[in-house]
Amino acid sequence: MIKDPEIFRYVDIPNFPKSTVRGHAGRLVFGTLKGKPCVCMQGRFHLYEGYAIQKITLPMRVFKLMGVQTMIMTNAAGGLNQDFKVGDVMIIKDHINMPGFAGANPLCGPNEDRFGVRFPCMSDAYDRELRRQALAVGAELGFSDFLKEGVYCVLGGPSFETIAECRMLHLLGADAVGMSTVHEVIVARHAGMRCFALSLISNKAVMDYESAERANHEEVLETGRQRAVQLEKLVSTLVGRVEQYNNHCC
Ligand SMILES: O=P(O)(O)O[C@@H]1C[C@H](O)[C@@H](CO)O1
Ligand SMILES: Nc1nc2[nH]cnc2c(=O)[nH]1
Repeated sequence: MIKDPEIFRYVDIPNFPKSTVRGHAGRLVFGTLKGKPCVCMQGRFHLYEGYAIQKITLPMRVFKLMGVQTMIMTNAAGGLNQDFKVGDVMIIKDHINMPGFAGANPLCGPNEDRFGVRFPCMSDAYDRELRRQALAVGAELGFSDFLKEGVYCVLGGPSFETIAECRMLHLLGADAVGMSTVHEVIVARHAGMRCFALSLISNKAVMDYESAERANHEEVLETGRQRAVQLEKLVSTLVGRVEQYNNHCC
């Protein structure tokens, strides 16, 4: 997918965290996608790996310093919205930062004024124009049947949710639940980068005490393999249409 790739392993980059999750290659790939210069993370970092929240989000500041303007993220998530099916792709329109309620926010500590303000706004965290373009691209590609929009809730993991937790998150207005993305979006938005994110609904959150279904990482990986081609097509077509973005207002 990336043309003329230059690949760096995380383990070879000083102070960079290392990927510990099965399915996350742990490499930075530089190159071009549809003629646009880009850098891709093959594997991101999570609270459950034991990293400090500031370490998880360090790549966002590295990217900002490199001149990256737009962040596109993907994740796997459990579907809470009862209209969602396994294999659906949800464009994230907003998030619920559950660890943030308990004080785990990547911007805690002294503010880094060279990146952004002390109290950044999050009501426009997920760029409206990119979401609109993604829906249009999805329709052109014939993906409308499985392309949805919704609210992503992040938890710390690594345990999947209990039935009572899933019911609570659903009542709170979350459409999908996962263990990543939000911390990075907060740091990227703080630094004035534009964000777009997709959740692959890799499993249905279990809401019923009679259900025999059990969340498991194998199902998450398998759904990822099954939707990989369409996700690549959606993201690369969108990237091809992304215009220069300069946000000087942070
Ligand atoms: O794409 P991410 O890493 O958010 O995927 C979720 C969270 C865990 O890494 C994994 C659990 O199966 O899926
Ligand atoms: N927290 C959480 N993360 C996930 N990642 C993929 N599926 C799930 C899920 O059901 N819950």
